[in-house]
Amino acid sequence: MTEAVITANNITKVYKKTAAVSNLNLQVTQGDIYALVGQNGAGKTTLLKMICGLTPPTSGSLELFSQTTPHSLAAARAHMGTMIETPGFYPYLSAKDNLAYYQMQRGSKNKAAIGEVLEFVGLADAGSKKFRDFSLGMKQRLGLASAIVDSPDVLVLDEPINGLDPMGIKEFREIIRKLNRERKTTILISSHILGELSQIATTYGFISHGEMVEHISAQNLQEKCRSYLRIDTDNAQTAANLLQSRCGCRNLEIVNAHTLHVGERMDDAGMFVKELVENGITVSQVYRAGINLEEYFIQLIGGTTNA
Ligand SMILES: Nc1ncnc2c1ncn2[C@@H]1O[C@H](COP(=O)(O)OP(=O)(O)OP(=O)(O)O)[C@@H](O)[C@H]1O
Repeated sequence: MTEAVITANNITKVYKKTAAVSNLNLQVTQGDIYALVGQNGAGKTTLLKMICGLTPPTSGSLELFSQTTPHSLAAARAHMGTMIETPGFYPYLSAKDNLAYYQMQRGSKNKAAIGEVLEFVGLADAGSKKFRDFSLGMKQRLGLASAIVDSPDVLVLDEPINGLDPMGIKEFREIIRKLNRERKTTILISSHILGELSQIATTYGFISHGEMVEHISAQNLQEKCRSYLRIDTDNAQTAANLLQSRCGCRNLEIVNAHTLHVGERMDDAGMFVKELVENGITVSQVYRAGINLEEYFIQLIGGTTNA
């Protein structure tokens, strides 16, 4: 059975009169790479801060590793690594010394982990370099290194990809995937750019105006966003039979008496039409349909967005 490691029940955060997060429910299960996606100002950071204990909820409750009391939640957070907003490092200290200082603050003594983690995030050669001389991408990697140096069971990352170039984004994704695969780390990661997380997420939570609009598995989302060929004919059933027997199509859906969807080999549309027409089927129109992930999200939140 999959175990919930983070659960938020009707959690709300009101800043003065602004509700940054409203009655939001969230569940992250063990082994997930959970992508929290929402436009700027949607409430992602506020939600993650509440989960990490950086700001208290106005109402609602949290459960971390099945713990719910303030004391046990604090203990549970010792098993979490976090990277929220710009990680604070000392500019005149080297990467290694910054990590050692970070470990000291947490009461962790595993010095050997520093070298390992720098290697893991691709900073093996930069351990002695001062933080002030780091590029943005290196800073983000060091932020990730500090979050994982004590081998957390859960990692919470707020917009870690912000400001990285395409190569940096790709490498960051690889590190996340590797952590999840090799260390079995559960990951909760936010972004306002859906496409950045679409290659790694196992589950999505779409958040808008502080509310959870949809919680959906990557598989179901892929299913909803798949593209297909729509064929309008005088007889969808016969057309489906023909495409199956003569063209070997398997992924066919008869939508109604006149409409057929073909969910495969879209580049063979011309050949499909030829086959149908030669066998006496009238084809009134054929076109590629379906929406991509970005369009899906925009439709979901009902507006324009950069997510
Ligand atoms: N400390 C604060 N005091 C007052 N309002 C705040 C505070 N922090 C956040 N807000 C407001 O709460 C709302 C949600 O902000 P939040 O930073 O959680 O969104 P976000 O989804 O992380 O946005 P972004 O992608 O731009 O970082 C915004 O309207 C923001 O102005």
